[in-house]
Amino acid sequence: MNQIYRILAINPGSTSTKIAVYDNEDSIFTKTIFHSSEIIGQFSKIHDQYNFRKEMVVNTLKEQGVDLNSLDGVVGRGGNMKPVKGGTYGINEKMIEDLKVGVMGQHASNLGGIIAWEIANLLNIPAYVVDPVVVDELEDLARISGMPEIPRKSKDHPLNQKAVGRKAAAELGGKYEEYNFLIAHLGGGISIGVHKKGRIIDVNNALDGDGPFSPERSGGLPVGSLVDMCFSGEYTKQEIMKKIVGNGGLTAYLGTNDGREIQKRIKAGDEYAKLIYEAMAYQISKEIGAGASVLRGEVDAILLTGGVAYDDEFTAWIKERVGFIAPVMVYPGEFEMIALVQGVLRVMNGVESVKIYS
Ligand SMILES: Nc1ncnc2c1ncn2[C@@H]1O[C@H](COP(=O)(O)OP(=O)(O)O)[C@@H](O)[C@H]1O
Ligand SMILES: CCCC(=O)OP(=O)(O)O
Repeated sequence: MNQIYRILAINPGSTSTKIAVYDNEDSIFTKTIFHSSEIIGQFSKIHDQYNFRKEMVVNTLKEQGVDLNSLDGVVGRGGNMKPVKGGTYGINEKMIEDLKVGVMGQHASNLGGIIAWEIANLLNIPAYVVDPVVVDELEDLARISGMPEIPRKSKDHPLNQKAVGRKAAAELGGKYEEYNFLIAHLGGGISIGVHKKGRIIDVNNALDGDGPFSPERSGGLPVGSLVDMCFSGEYTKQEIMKKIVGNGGLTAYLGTNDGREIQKRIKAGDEYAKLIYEAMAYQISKEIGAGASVLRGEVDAILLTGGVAYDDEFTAWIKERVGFIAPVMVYPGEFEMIALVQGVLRVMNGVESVKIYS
């Protein structure tokens, strides 16, 4: 009989913390705790959220009656460590140092690896991250920005994009590596990945002001005006950064990062909310159109996923604009928790070797 491994998965996102325990691929529980703009806005640095997020994990395990000692491994969503190839990485001291500093930037996912490591160390069990946000498979052409000092970087949602790519491929009767997909993850951050035969060869940097605006980020901005703002003397660097990530996008225009709240306002006749929300769909559609040109039009399907993809009216706006490129398939929510667990199981069952972060 196959051994059963009990795995705790921890996934801190910009607008939520997701916690799950699996016995092999069977979910014991999955819990999503949403965080409003006001709550998240109270923290000036990502690391300041450490206790807030860790207590949520520990309390949820208690509430669900899961004994910590029954766990065989812990996996966290990997954050802004150095760029790596996709795969499952054992967490080590070096990774923790890099996640704490945020060598590639600040994002809630940095805490995923750190919390996983702390809990695993207490229990003397292994800790991993799988397909962290900095997985880098970009082609050289995609790295050129127009200013040599600022190369384009890959910071996005590879864990969910690849999981959804595998799902769509199975539905189409083949393997992820056989298709060309444009995959839009519509979460707190928004990324549109160009997946060519199983590699993300281009993607907007969802964290550093690149691509569409999102529920909590400004996305790409006219740089001249941004430079003027930076040198106006009115803002500190930290304040400007917060306007780009955290208090940007829907939060800046509408005071909320929650698509469901915006749906309600639109239903109640709020025309301004509709304009802003539709503008987000418009920018996402433009980015998908750009991705189609990267693939020279050879697109098998466009996949929409992430929390905002639950909203049928929102996905209809996108379908209307990009449906001429390829069929649009919608996968609301995310498949990150099972993808994290599957990454660990592949290593524990010897199907794949664990990668070493250095
Ligand atoms: N039913 C829904 N309709 C519209 N937006 C939704 C819905 N459910 C979740 N969202 C939005 O999706 C975003 C969160 O998506 P998610 O993929 O969970 O991202 P994150 O990892 O950043 O927490 C939030 O802006 C949330 O308000
Ligand atoms: C580093 C980009 C990943 C991202 O934006 O994730 P969330 O949407 O979960 O914040």
